[in-house]
Amino acid sequence: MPLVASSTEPDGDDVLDYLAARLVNGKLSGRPVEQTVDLDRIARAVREILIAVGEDPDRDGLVQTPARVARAYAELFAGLRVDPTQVLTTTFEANHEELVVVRDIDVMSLCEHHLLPFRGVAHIGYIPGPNGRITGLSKLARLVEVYARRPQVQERLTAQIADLLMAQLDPRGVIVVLECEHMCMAMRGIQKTGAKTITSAVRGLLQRDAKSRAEAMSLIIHS
Ligand SMILES: Nc1nc2c(ncn2[C@@H]2O[C@H](COP(=O)(O)OP(=O)(O)OP(=O)(O)O)[C@@H](O)[C@H]2O)c(=O)[nH]1
Ligand SMILES: [Zn+2]
Repeated sequence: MPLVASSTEPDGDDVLDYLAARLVNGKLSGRPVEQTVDLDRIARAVREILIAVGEDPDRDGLVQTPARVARAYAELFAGLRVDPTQVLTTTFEANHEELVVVRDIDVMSLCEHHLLPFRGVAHIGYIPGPNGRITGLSKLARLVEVYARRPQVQERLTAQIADLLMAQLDPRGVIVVLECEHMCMAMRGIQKTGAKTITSAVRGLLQRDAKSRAEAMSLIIHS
């Protein structure tokens, strides 16, 4: 299998297509070709980094490292290859007009400033629209994955999830809360472990109506 994602769309069995397709129920969506991950280029850059930090990239333990890191980045940034609007294509008629909350969805992403991980949980709540349509619960977790597998800041990740839900599900309201620890604050720099960053994005009725928002928050934030 060639390591470089070519300038044409990769073949169906290409590893990068496979990773992207996994995020969207096995289906691939159209996205600009220039967003393909160039594995050879990443590998060359990693080799340069190893040399720059004073390592010998040709020693036994490191010889495969540039190619490994390239494959790892292909996974970690697979969300760049996915059109998030393809995630919520399955909705159901349920005539449910009350709050739906999915708590504690695992989140792992890379901060765009240091390319170091931040991880934690996402809580997503929405009140279905007048049409009463709901989405499959797993689709909420898939949406988190698509946006998390990109260079991110926690605030944008939170807002992107909320905005896509509003645009596609047409609900009465949406609330998204993320609680994450950033390795760039723990492993380097200020070196504070355990600090949690909490971000929220509230839209529609949940933004306008304090009582509804408080009810949603009480379901989301509990010890
Ligand atoms: N708002 C926000 N900031 C983030 C996120 N991830 C990392 N950061 C911060 O991005 C900032 C980048 O600050 P800079 O001063 O440009 O970089 P730096 O010198 O490496 O900063 P220090 O981490 O303070 O050493 C840091 O304060 C990080 O804590 C995020 O998701 N949201
Ligand atoms: Zn960072």
